Amino acid sequence: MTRIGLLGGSFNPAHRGHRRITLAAVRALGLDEAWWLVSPGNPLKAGASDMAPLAARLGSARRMARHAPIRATAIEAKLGTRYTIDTLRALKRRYPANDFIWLMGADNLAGFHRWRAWRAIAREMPIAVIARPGYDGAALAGPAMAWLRRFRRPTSHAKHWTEWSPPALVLLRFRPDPTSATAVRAASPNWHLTPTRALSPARHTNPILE
Ligand SMILES: Nc1ncnc2c1ncn2[C@@H]1O[C@H](COP(=O)(O)OP(=O)(O)OP(=O)(O)O)[C@@H](O)[C@H]1O
Ligand SMILES: O=C(O)c1ccc[n+]([C@@H]2O[C@H](COP(=O)([O-])O)[C@@H](O)[C@H]2O)c1
Repeated sequence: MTRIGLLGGSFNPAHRGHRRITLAAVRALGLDEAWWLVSPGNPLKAGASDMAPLAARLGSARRMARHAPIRATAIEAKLGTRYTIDTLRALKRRYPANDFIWLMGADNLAGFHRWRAWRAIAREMPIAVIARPGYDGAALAGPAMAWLRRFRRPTSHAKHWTEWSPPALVLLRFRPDPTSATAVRAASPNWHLTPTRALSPARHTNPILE
């Protein structure tokens, strides 16, 4: 079985924080690869006026993933899924030889109880939550954690996640990275209009993943 970590996100744009936390998670969880699922549109951010087109966000993710065991994909657009619960079920059906773990930053855990069928998401695969400056308190005190904490596994066992039957949650803490796409956009509101950035060529050839 191939061990894959899934990091879903808007990647508006991808930044070095994504790369750093992903590489740290690859090491901590003993992953073969991480897949970045560049969202066609976060259901909770529908209508966000500063959301760049998917092609530009995917291009930024591909560049940020270069020379790393990270695949930047628009697989949700290919699968026709937008809600994470549907994506995870579709990926498990399509890739039965992979073990999957869902990765997310602490800010996502803080709002996880607003996601569609969030408890069902936790029943699909283990979850690894990565500490993020400014969000850890809200994440640990939030409604989702109130339910998830009973399924918590020790961080020292993180490499054994394929032996866990979900729900299973592990909290990972790496060197804190304060980078955010919000800050990148504030500094470069037109980042997606730079032609070379939006038109970066694909590195992979798998038609599903790309
Ligand atoms: N610096 C970081 N530390 C920990 N997790 C992060 C960090 N940056 C992003 N993530 C996580 O990566 C995933 C995708 O993040 P996303 O594309 O929304 O970037 P973002 O910086 O959070 O964007 P925005 O500022 O627009 O909300 C989410 O699970 C998020 O929690
Ligand atoms: O399925 C849901 O209800 C849901 C609600 C909010 C966010 N998500 C997913 O959470 C991931 C992180 O989104 P974002 O915009 O915070 O980067 C991304 O994969 C979204 O599709 C999913």
